[in-house]
Amino acid sequence: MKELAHINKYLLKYKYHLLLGTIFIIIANLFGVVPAVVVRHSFDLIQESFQLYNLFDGLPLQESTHDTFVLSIFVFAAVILASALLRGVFMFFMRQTIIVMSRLIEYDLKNEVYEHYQSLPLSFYRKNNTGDLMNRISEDVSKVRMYVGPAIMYGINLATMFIIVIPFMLSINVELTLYSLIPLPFLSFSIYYVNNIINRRSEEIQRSQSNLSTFVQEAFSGIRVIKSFVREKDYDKSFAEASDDYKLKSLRLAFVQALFFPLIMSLIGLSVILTVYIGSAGVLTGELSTGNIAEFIIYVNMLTWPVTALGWITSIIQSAAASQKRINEFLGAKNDIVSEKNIKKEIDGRLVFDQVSFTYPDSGIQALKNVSFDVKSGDSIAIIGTTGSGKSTIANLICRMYDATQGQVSIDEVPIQDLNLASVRRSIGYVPQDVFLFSESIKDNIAFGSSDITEEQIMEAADNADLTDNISKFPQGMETVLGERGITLSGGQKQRVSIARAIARSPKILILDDCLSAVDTKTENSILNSMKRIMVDKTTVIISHRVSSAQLADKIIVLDDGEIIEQGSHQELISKNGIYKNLYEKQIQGEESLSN
Ligand SMILES: Nc1ncnc2c1ncn2[C@@H]1O[C@H](COP(=O)(O)OP(=O)(O)OP(=O)(O)O)[C@@H](O)[C@H]1O
Repeated sequence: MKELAHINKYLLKYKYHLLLGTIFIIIANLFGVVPAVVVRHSFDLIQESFQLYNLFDGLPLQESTHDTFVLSIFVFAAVILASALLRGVFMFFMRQTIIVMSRLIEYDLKNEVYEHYQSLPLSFYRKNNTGDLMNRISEDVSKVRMYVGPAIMYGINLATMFIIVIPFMLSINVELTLYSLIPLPFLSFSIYYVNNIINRRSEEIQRSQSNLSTFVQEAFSGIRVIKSFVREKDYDKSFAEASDDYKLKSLRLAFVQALFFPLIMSLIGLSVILTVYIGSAGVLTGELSTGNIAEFIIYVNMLTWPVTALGWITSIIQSAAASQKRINEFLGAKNDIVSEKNIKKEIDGRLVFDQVSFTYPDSGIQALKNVSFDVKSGDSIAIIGTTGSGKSTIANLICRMYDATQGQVSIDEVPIQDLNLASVRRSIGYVPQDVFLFSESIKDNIAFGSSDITEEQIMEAADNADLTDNISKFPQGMETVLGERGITLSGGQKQRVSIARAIARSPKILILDDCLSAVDTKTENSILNSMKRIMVDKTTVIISHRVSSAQLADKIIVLDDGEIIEQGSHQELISKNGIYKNLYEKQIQGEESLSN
């Protein structure tokens, strides 16, 4: 339960909502008691009036007894009606304060979790899957809201109702009070028990539902593969199995839910029977009036809902505590990519790797071994190598997605970990290997990384990325929306939008991670020509499999299994007659045979 202490700061923030809500609950409950007292008086009045009416039979007083009786009943009815109305009004205020408070806390907590997610390093996202991240910010936060909303509201309601109603009952008759309250603890315990079963089964359904959605989502994303491999029937079968599981779990839940209301009604009925039975005995001995029995039935009815809620509240609090525990686990995750010295400076772009080694923390794979190179500001370096040789890892270290395990990465001769993280990342234009574009217009995607970019700069970036011709063919041009709501770009088009996005912000360091792999050689040449111009005042890191991209750079390093095995300019490496030359010849031959 201590996990929920995290929410106390929010309860403190909204203390006035809570305080007002409590006052409204108390007032609403007081108006709930008034009709019970009035009903007792009405019952007693009816009995007495009948006796008087019969006593004055044939006398003029009989008429006035009748008139007084009618007037009193009318007044009583008006009081009951007014109390019910006022109770309703204050219950409305109660919800408007406490339930509104819970929604405000839900909003704050969601923002807190999301803000924390954003601050966490890439390694956190590798360790935890997206579904889990989403669940904690939606499902779990909703469960915590149930605690700060309904659970607190009905908890206060229960306490104030008992404090107000029980003294009234005891003041009338202690024995009748005890008997009529006997079934209530059983009611509360049964609700708690049944509710726990309902919660458990609902969670099973949720898991089954999320399996089903993941299955369907993957099937739709991979529909091209499914169709081309003719696997539709197998997928139908797997879907039917997953769906069957969901159906069985739903039926199991429906069974318990069906038990819920009959159980409550029978226990409430038992309370009423006991009240009438014991009360009637009291009436016979003259200790109680019939009005007292009617009044008690109302009290018992008033107490049953809060008592029922007690079981429900307990299970809400339990599941809120479990959810908050999960949320706290993520809120407790620390960002180890921080800058102690936090030096804020204009980045010029000199890039030095000094004996850098790096092992991925989650997989334990050593991706770089003693890598050293030095790129002067405004110069370019190409990194070429086989698959898995560590090329993208170098890009990750320059963007400070991770810190080197050994050795030192520095920018402008300052260790990267001493520089302000945002100013490092702001000075970098990164074109990642796996292109990700947002479901927005092409224009917004290009402008993504730059807050005050002009239309001309967007167009220039699109031009330099060789996009303009393609875009002009789309009916909405730059306003064309991408993704699920819009059109699907080809692999090469996506890569070029991603290049335009990186160059649009005029970065000091430009990293192109294998970003021309999906374009043909003609487009590659055209982009590379523009690149020569763009690269003039930028430090450029070109990561590629293709020598055609690499030869553009002032310096080339060849990586193999995380180690530099060759380095130099294009000419130097060709004259070395080593691996680079070998690669160069193979690729040139490949291109020639393609063009023949
Ligand atoms: N986030 C990660 N977590 C754990 N291991 C990783 C991660 N990213 C890469 N690796 C591992 O590190 C090694 C180097 O990967 P890297 O992506 O740097 O290679 P690469 O040269 O860019 O390959 P490619 O040309 O195929 O993109 C690989 O063995 C890879 O499995």
